[in-house]
Amino acid sequence: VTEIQWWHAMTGANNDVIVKLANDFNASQSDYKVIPTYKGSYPDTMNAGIAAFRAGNAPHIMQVFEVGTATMMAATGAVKPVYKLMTDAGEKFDPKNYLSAITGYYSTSKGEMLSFPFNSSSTVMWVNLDELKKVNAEIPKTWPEVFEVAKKLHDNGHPTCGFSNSWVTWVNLEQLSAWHNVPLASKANGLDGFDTKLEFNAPLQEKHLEKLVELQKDKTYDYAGRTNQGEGRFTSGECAIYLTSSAFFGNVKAQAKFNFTAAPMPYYPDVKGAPQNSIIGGASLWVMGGKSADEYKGIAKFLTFLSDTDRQVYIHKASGYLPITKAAYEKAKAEGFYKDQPYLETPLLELTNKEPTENSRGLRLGNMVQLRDVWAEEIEQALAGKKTAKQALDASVERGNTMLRQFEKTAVK
Ligand SMILES: O=P(O)(O)OC[C@H](O)CO
Repeated sequence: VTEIQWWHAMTGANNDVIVKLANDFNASQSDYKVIPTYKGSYPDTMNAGIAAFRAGNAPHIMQVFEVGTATMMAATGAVKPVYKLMTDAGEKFDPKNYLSAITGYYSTSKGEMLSFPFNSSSTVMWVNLDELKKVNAEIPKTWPEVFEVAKKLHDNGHPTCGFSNSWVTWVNLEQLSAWHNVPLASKANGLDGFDTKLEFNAPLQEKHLEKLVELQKDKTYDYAGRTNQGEGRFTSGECAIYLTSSAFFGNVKAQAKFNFTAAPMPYYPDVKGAPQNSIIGGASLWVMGGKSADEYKGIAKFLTFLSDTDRQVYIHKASGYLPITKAAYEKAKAEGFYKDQPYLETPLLELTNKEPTENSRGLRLGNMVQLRDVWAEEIEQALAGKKTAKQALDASVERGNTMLRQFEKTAVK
């Protein structure tokens, strides 16, 4: 048996999905064995993979979050592009079968798919319906409505958290910008070239951060960390409004002892044309370079196995990640799945709400993992009252641009 090492960052219900997929694949044939290994958070998994590659013992498949894409794309030689892997292995593969909002993110401008879009998500607003009912509130649609409902929640049984979010920069900078059709960075947020400059120290983002800073003072808003470590605060009932990935679904379903839904991200009604469309999150699978033809054959078979329509529908229903193929989305619709659980369609409706613009196709910034840390550090300073929102965003942009120029020098040939 040829072993295929698969490093990933999934926990809880989503880890169960990974284990089941590997077991089912292993049971379906006897030539290959996929071995999944949890390597920590997305940033940790990516760092572990890069270190292993440098030491000459990279895994076969690495799950890399969407913001690691530019770094992986620039690492030619370290990776085996998926479109090439499939052709070399003689596996049937048509990129047109996949949803373009997703594949665009992981393909070259020529449409060559570089990584396999395994688990894509978008940001949604998770709502504890029982708690909203207690304060007589409707599901808020706009940010001013969120602030109002959060104040009520805070004053009526939620003193430590009116609302919160995971992935602080994803929600409050990256998605916020796309959803309001304003740039995070020039050159279509980096999709049109690595010579991009950050531009998010602008009125919308500044107004939003100022509001969070103000509401943090009495915990009407309460910060919950850089990655998804704070999500338990929603399922425990502490925070009744919580913005994070649609892929929080599996854990919500398993743990929440209350009625819930996932509503679209709120928007500022004074921004003309808002809401625009959201961008994807989640991760894709990168196949590492330097493996044998037999190993590549097994990996290609595994990617075909993952693309199967019923399997895609299963992943979607179990995790809240998007169905990545058109056929799987159609099948979920035809089964009437969204009639019972309309909130699982929310991220798809957000992604396709309007035709994407330069500001809302996605983003591709080098050193993005490090950029996110810098931006989060600055936002944390603002929330702690050590800087104004404007100072924090100006510093995020300035420090970030320096890092982008470093990336351009070292990683782009
Ligand atoms: O929780 P996920 O997997 O949907 O990922 C959320 C963010 O996109 C991570 O960058």
